[in-house]
Amino acid sequence: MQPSHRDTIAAIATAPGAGGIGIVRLSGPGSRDIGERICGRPLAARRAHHVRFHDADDEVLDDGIALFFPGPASYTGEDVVELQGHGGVAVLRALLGRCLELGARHARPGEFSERAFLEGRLDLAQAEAVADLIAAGDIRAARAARRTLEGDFSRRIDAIAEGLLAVRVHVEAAIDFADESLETLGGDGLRRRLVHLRIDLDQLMLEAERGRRLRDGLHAVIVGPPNAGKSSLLNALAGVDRAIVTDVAGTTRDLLQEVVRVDGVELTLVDTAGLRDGGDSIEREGMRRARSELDRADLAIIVLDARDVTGGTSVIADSIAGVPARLWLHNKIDLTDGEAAAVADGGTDRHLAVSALTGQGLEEVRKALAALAGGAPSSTEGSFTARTRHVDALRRSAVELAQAARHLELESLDLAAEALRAAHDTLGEITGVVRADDLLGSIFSSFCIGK
Ligand SMILES: Nc1nc2c(c(=O)[nH]1)N(C=O)[C@@H](CNc1ccc(C(=O)N[C@@H](CCC(=O)O)C(=O)O)cc1)CN2
Ligand SMILES: Nc1nc2c(ncn2[C@@H]2O[C@H](COP(=O)(O)OP(=O)(O)OP(=O)(O)O)[C@@H](O)[C@H]2O)c(=O)[nH]1
Ligand SMILES: [Mg+2]
Repeated sequence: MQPSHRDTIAAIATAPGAGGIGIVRLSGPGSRDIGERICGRPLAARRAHHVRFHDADDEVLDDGIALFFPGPASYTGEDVVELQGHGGVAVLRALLGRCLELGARHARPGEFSERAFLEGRLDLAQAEAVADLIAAGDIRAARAARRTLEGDFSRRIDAIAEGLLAVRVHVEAAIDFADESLETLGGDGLRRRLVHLRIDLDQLMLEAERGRRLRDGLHAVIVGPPNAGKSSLLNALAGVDRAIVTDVAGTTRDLLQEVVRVDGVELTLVDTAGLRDGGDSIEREGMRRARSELDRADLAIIVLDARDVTGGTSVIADSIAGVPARLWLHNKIDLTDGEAAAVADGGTDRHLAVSALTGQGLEEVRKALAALAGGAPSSTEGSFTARTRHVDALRRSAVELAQAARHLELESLDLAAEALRAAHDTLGEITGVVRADDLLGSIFSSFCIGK
C-alpha cells in the first residue's frame, strides 16, 4: 500500500436517510485535531463528550456526542474520532463537509476496514466477515459471520498453515542432505503428517462450504420434462403466482428467479424451461439456459409427472450429473392412486411425492430444502461464514498438497517442496498473509461507505 493510507479519512458511518442518530467517523493522524476544532474543546481519550459541532463561521451545526479513540486501540488501529449527531441527511452532510474542509479526505467504500486490515487489527477473512455480518439477513448467518469476525475460521487456517510450514522445513532440510535416502531422514513421519494435514484441510473445506451456503444461501434450480409442474412448484413454494402455468408443454422459456426463505435460510429458486429433445428455437434456447444454470446450482430439484416417472428422465440425466445435491419430486400425486408415493431415497438423492396443485407433500419439501440449505438450526451451531474465494483457495491448496504427497512418494524432493510452498501460499491468500493489491481493491470496494 502507498504511504497515502496515512492521510485522514472521513465518512458518514450510518445508513443514508433519516435516523435517530447519525455518525461521522474520522480515522488517521489528523482525526483528533479536526474533531477538537469542530467540537471547540479538547477530547479526552475514550470518553463520551456532549458537545456542539461548529462550522467554519462558528455557527452551531448540531449538538451531539464526540468520542476519541487514540490508536492503536481503535477499530482501524489509527486515531479515530466519532461525531455522533442527529441522524438527518443535511446535518450529517454538513458535518462531513466540515471534516473535509479541515483536511480530511472522503473515505472510499470499506476503507476503514481496509485500514484495520493494513494495521493488523483484522486479517482479510475477518475483514470480509465485517461486510458479511452487515449483509446478513437472518440471525444464523449473522452469528456465523460474527464467528468468522472473531477469528474462528482464521485460526483453523493458521493451524493448517503452521503444520504445512513444519513439513516444508523438513523437506527443505532433506534437500540439503541429498546423499541420504528419505527413509533415514524421517520420510515416514513426513508422510503421516501430510496425511493428517490433508484430513484437516478436507474437514475445513466441508465446513467452509457450509459457511459459504450460510452466507450466499442455496441456489436451487428446478428442472424436469415439459408440463411436469415446475412452474406450479415455484409458485407454491414462493407463495405467489410468479410463473405462468398452462397445460401447454413448453410454457416456460426464460429463467424465472424467486428468493424464498425456509426456516430462516435464504434459497434462490430458479424455474427453467422443460427439457426434452427437439422443440422450436425459442424453446431450445430456454433449454440451453436451463442447462447453464445447472452449472452453478447447489441443488437440482427435479420435477417429474408421478404418472410417468421414467418419461423424459434420460434427457435430464446428463444435465444434473454434476450438481452436488438432487431432490426428486414426483408431482401430481393427486392424479394417482397414491402408489407413486412409494419411492426410495438413495445416496445424496432424495425422492418425495407431492402435488403442487393441492399442496400435498410440500411441507416435506420445505423441510428437505431447509436441511440442504444449512441443516437444522442445531447443525449450524459453531459454524462460521466463508466466501467462494475461500472455498476455492482451500480446494487449490488441497490439490497442491496431493501433488506434494505424490512427489514425495517418488522422492522428488524439489518438486514436493515447490508444491508445498504453493499449498502454503494459497492458504495465505485467505487470511491475506499473501496478497495482491488488486485482490484487496476488489474485496474492499464491495463494502459500504463508512465501513
Ligand atoms: N460507535 C461505534 N459503534 C460500533 C463501531 C464503531 O466503530 N463505532 N464498530 C465498528 O465496526 C462496531 C464495533 N467494533 C469495534 C471494534 C473495535 C473497537 C476498538 O476500539 N477496539 C480497541 C479497543 C478494545 C476494547 O477496549 O475493547 C482495540 O481493539 O484495541 C471499536 C469498535 C460496531 N459498533
Ligand atoms: N393435477 C395436478 N396438476 C398439476 C400439478 N402441478 C401442475 N399441474 C398442472 O400441470 C400443467 C403444467 O404445469 P406447469 O407448472 O406449467 O408445468 P411446467 O413444468 O412449468 O411446464 P413447462 O414450463 O411447459 O415446462 C398445468 O396445467 C398445471 O395446472 C399437480 O400437482 N396436480
Ligand atoms: Mg413452466
